[in-house]
Amino acid sequence: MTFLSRDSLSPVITTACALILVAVAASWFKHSVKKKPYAYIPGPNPSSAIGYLLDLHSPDALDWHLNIPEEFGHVARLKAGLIGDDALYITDPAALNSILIRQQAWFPESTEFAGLFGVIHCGDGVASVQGREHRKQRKYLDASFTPSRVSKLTPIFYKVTRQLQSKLTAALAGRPPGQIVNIHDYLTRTTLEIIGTAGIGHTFNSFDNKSAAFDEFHGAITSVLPLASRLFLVMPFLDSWRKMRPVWLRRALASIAAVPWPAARKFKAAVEAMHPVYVMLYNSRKKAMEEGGSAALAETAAGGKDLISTMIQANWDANEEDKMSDDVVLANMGSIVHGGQETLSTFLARFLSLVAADTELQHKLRAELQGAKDKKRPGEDLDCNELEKLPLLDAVVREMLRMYAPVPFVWRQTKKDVMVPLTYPIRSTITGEETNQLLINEGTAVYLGISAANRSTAIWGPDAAEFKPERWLNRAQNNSKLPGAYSGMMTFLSGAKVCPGRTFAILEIKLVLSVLLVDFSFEPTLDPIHWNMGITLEPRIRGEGIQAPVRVTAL
Ligand code: HEM
Repeated sequence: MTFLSRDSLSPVITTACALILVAVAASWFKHSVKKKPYAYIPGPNPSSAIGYLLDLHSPDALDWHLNIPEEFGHVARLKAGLIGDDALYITDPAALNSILIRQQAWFPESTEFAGLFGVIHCGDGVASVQGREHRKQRKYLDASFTPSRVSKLTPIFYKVTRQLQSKLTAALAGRPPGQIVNIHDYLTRTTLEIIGTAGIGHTFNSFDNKSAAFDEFHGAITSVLPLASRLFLVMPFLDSWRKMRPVWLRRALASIAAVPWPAARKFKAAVEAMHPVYVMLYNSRKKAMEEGGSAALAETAAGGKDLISTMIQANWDANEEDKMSDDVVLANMGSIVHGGQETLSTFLARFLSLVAADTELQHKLRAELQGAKDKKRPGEDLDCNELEKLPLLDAVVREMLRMYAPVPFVWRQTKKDVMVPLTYPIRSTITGEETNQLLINEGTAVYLGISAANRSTAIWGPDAAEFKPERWLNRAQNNSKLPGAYSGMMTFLSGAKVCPGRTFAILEIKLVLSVLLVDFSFEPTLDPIHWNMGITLEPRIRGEGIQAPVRVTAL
């Protein structure tokens, strides 16, 4: 056997290093001379050699997003770094209409998000599929979320909100007014318990401080998306990874990746904590159906009125070829719980921290709610129609949803070259000429700026960045041009992927507020809350983690 001597080693290493350098340089050269189809479109300069990705996903990125239409226009080029390709950031109403509705077949969810939600929900639910399969699954979801079905959930919403009220009252009892409370903690318990009971017919005992079931599930569901946003470098590979066969190889790869990476390890543990709960619930529903048919669901928690029981029953009654498989139903249980939890807890926390700082608005809302309650018999609650018709509450909720959309952007991938029309022409940075259509090339990553479109001054007027609920009191003023399914804002998106839970969400928001604003008053604390960007927004006090403190007094 021959061995390399010290002297012979150094030319080998030198040659290897030289070859690596040549390969890197060739890849960089290929990248730099590659056609840049969006070079004429204005856009922000990336803050690092990695390109736009770090700026887009940074926890402090909200202002970066909001600034894009104001500074660069409603189509902006996001410049790639040393590797990767340029992307587009779109807030243009006509382009959004084309991407989300008219030509939506060519703009599926990005592989990154489809893969991420496929991993989180352990299967191909609505968040991970497209085309026919997506339409088939949405039929079941949409049928569970009709306004009439959601209105039947009102008593469950009240039951949970009363638990919140008792818990908060007990925490304040015997203490001076204006106690500092982390309202986000109370609200995550409330939203999880509402989506648990009304969504999947299951209680997490969320207001019991000793509930291990709550601690485990709550810890998992509230951490999984913030953890996922730290894994964005591996997101492009998640979809291929989850489809990898044999399964043992997939599992082995996940274990290897998790060892040196704490965020990946915690992410894996969170997914593994949630899935068994869905399996247990689904199996118990299936067993009930097998033993007693559809009628047996009425004996389960929530009297069979919860969303998932409705969906399981419809699936049970469907023709064989229209049925969803067990894995798909399980993945959709995850989609519903996830969709209904974090979006609403952070939104409600933001609402209360805003009215805490605006005493006049808080008084007016309380007076409107008290006035409506005074017309009811003692102990009788406002029903969903009465809650819907309170003009000030409605205007404030709409304005909050416009200004503070809980999901700040979504991410699409282009499947073929597509031409889309523009409401606001692009002025070329090269020729100065204007164009009112945009060719989006196959494979382009397209970011749809929900928060940025909702605050564009071109769309909403010069006061777009101001919180003005009165803009909703005169609906005629709101011809936003945006294709948003709710009041012309993009908060719940539109088209095939429009949020199916929007009626549920608005009822829950109004109902929880109708109880809290009448029974408690809120004032701000001195600690500024920082709203961190992830896939959703989360409230943080610097150095103290996720929380939204407010001063609370029982009335
Ligand atoms: C203020 C509260 C909410 C906001 C702002 C919101 C927003 C959104 C947005 C923007 C999407 C589209 C995501 C994408 O295409 O990538 C979405 C999808 C979804 N939402 Fe919501 N949502 C809210 C509440 C809810 C609730 C309460 C539920 C369930 C009870 C829910 C269930 C879902 C589901 C299942 C999807 C996936 C739909 C699909 O892929 O076809 N959401 N939501």
